[in-house]
Amino acid sequence: MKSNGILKPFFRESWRLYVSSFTLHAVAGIIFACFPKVLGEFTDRLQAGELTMQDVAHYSLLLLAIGAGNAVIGGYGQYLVMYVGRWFEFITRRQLFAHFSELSERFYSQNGVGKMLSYFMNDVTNVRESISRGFNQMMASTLLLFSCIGAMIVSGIPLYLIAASVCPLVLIAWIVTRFGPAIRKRSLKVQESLGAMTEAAEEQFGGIRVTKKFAVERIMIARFGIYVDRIRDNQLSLVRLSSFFQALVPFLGAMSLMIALALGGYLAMTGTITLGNFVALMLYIRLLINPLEQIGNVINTVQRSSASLQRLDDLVAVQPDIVEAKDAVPASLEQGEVVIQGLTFLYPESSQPALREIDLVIKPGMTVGVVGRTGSGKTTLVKLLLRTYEPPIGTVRVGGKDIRELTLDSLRSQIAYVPQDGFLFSTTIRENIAFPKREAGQQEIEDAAKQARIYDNIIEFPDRFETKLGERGVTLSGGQRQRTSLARGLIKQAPVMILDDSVSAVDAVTETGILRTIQEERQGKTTIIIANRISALKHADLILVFEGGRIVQRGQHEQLLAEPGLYATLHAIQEEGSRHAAGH
Ligand SMILES: Nc1ncnc2c1ncn2[C@@H]1O[C@H](COP(=O)(O)OP(=O)(O)OP(=O)(O)O)[C@@H](O)[C@H]1O
Repeated sequence: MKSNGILKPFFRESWRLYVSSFTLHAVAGIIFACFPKVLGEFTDRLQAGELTMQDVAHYSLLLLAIGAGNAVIGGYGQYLVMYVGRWFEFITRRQLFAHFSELSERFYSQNGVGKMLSYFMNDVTNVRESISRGFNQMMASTLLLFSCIGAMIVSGIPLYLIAASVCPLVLIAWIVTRFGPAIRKRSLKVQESLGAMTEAAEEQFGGIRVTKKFAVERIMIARFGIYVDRIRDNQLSLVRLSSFFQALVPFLGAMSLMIALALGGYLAMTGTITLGNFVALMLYIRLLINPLEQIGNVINTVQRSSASLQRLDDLVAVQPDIVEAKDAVPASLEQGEVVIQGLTFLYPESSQPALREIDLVIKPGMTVGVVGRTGSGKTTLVKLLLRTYEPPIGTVRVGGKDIRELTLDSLRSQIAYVPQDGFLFSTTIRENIAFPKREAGQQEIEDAAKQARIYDNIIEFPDRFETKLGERGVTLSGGQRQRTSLARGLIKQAPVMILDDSVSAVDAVTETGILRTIQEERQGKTTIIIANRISALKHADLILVFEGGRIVQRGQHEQLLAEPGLYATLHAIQEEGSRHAAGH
């Protein structure tokens, strides 16, 4: 699938508005271009002594009509394009977010929140500037330019005089080709450094508590200063170039004025043109300076925006790593068993496999315990079951079908995954718990909270389930956060539930209570419990011991205790620890 970028589909939708705006600007330009012609005519008649008071009133009204006509028609044309710009921002941000949500875990782990924010804020705004204000100014200026040249010809100003006066303007084309690419390149650098700063800011704001506890504020301020300095350097380099470029355009306008004055003045003195023609010519050239300046600005803006557009186009062209097969079928985890065969998995950026030759059958309704040293591949196995990473073809089968042939939605909606650090949103506790099941009633939410042993904590808050979490609400403790996230998993009542170290921050007694309730509630459903404490797994139907990406031991608690190996060692250490603690 080839991406069409951001602008093509947008212009396909909005071209009618652009055409309407163009027409309105053209009419406004033509009206405004009559202004010097009227003044020129007035001057000639004044000089000839033909003017009556009635004529003066007539000319005044004519000028008023020109001003008002230009303002109303041009103003409406401007409104249309500004409206298109806001519309662009709206649909592009939605499009980016939808695209962003489609991408895979690998993309999120490589691109921080800050970087994403800079796409959504700076880049979208930059492009909008070009396609609304920039387009507007360019259109108004160009049309005024041509209207003025047309009106000069109609006014009877000799062609050679017009050509000589406007020829410095031709140089603009040369300037654009000369400076454009350099401005664009420097803008790209500015955007990249802004992205890097937002990324750093996001991380440092997030980690401010750690920074303070370690008293390393100075180091962090200095580190952040590097990003800010980089922006300043890049911005100054851009500003130097664009200011020079912008200054050149009015200079060319002044050259035009000078030629018009010298040549036009000479021709008026020798009687080749009338005084009215001379006045009109000077006014026309003066009238052209503003649009010219604006064209210079716009070209500058367009160069900056094209750097942002390139970034946005690159972003929408990123393809998700995990794509649903065209003929994908819904998963059935309720009855289907999960069969893993010869699964060896290597992360794309890694040189060492995270999982090696895993063979495993999980029958529906089983409780599987998983234990192993940190980094031994336990979470990786879960990521492959959820297909946030792609397992090699034929290695993971669900209900007889390769996991890669199943629809992503059906697979993920049938698995309730509760990670160790379940992210909670800045909304109410109720909404956080009912996150996977929006239609859940109060009773269901309370039941889930009770099963996760968080109910008693929630009802102690004045607003109970309506208590807001996050920035403008209460801050939960690590254990409370884990249990709220567990309640969110439980409410899903999915055929498969995976607890990935989900209750590690609660005390052993609460943990045992929670796991007992879960086992009772989930009779007949599959539950996979990854834990460090043997006590959390010992009732499992099958316990897997991971080491270095392999399953090195498997069986039930008693059986594993009887054989020498990591399981018995872990058990002995933990037993020793709890005896020691009890002894105190
Ligand atoms: N996104 C990733 N890209 C590259 N390597 C990764 C990625 N995620 C994990 N790894 C590596 O894969 C290996 C297994 O990691 P995994 O998270 O599965 O371990 P784990 O057993 O769940 O550990 P823990 O108990 O600490 O959660 C580790 O060596 C880890 O560094």
